[in-house]
Amino acid sequence: MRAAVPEVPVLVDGGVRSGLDVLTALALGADAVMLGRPVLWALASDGEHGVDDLLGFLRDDLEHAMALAGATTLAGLTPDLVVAG
Ligand SMILES: Cc1cc2nc3c(=O)[nH]c(=O)nc-3n(C[C@H](O)[C@H](O)[C@H](O)COP(=O)(O)O)c2cc1C
Repeated sequence: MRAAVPEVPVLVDGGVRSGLDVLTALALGADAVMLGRPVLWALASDGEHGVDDLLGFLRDDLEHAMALAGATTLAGLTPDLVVAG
């Protein structure tokens, strides 16, 4: 699918909750992920600061997941890192 339409951006939306979710989406070819409810929950709990925290935690979690996967760059996130459970 990704290879068939390389000029079309792929956005993964729905259920993204962790850095591992982001890693999985990017490794399988997404250009970006989107967040819905986590942002609303963070906003409700601590306003702008809560959203800032959320994005920081998610970024740290992604970096941690990348380190565990042996990937040092986003470009290094490739489909072979993902194994179907
Ligand atoms: C309160 C709320 C309202 C939403 N309204 C719309 C909408 O009007 N149109 C739409 O396409 N998606 C709507 N969505 C879906 C979000 O755009 C998004 O696809 C979804 O929340 C992403 O999944 P996530 O919440 O698991 O991160 C809504 C989601 C929430 C939580």
